[in-house]
Amino acid sequence: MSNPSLPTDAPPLSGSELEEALRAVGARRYHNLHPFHRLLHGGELDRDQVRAWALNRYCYQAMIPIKDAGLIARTDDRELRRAWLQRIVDHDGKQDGEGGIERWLRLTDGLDLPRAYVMSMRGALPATRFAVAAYVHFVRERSLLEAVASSLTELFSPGIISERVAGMLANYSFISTETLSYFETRLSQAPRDADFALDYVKRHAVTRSQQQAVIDALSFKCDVLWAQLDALYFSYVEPRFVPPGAWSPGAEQA
Ligand SMILES: O=C(O)c1cc(C(=O)O)c2c(n1)C(=O)C(=O)c1cc(C(=O)O)[nH]c1-2
Repeated sequence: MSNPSLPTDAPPLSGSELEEALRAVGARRYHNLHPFHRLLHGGELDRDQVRAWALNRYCYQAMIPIKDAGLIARTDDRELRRAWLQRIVDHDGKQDGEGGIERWLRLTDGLDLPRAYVMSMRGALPATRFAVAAYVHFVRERSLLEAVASSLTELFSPGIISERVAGMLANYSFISTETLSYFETRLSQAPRDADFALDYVKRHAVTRSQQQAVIDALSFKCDVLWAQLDALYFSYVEPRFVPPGAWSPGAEQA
């Protein structure tokens, strides 16, 4: 279902009305609602299905700093660049052994997926790669306001991350606090990033059409996240049809 469009002759929303409209998008479309997440958090997946999730999601992690660099390259706003640069540092770290991507690789290490295989992205599902690439292109090509707004899914991520960490630790013997350390850091980084982006969007989306554009950008981003889980579900849960070339257990050894 698409978002109800704001009527063309309506006056612009106030900042708090715009925030409410954005939160309503998350309530209907965020990937916490996807059945794959329900299985993942509820302990209903086997180890190979969890491995498939971690392997695919690496692609998202790896592309986030590339999309953030794309945004930085486009803006002459020094404050925006400075805030956004912190996101790149958070993911890449300042030196070897630091940063979110490294912490994600500790999760894939803990699941016995060789780093070189994970980082090559050879085993990723085609739909994962396409969804992630669509996000990078969106941020490069749409207005800066839409680019910032597309990050606003992070308004909703602390809820799902808390649910995921608790659920996975409780339900999977092969998951530990150490292997999930990525998410601990995100619990403080995501609200900081989302607060900045929300404030930016409220200040800059002042016309009705700009406000509609940011609502649509957030919907698009929800679709980026949702499509990745659809692909995981189809390939590894039901009907378990793995596309040619994508990972199946043992392929990482080949
Ligand atoms: O675990 C999650 O469910 C989740 C969701 C999201 C999101 O909502 O986009 C991000 C992350 N994690 C995340 O770890 C992350 O670094 C991140 C960056 C961004 C972004 O759009 O810039 N979203 C997310």
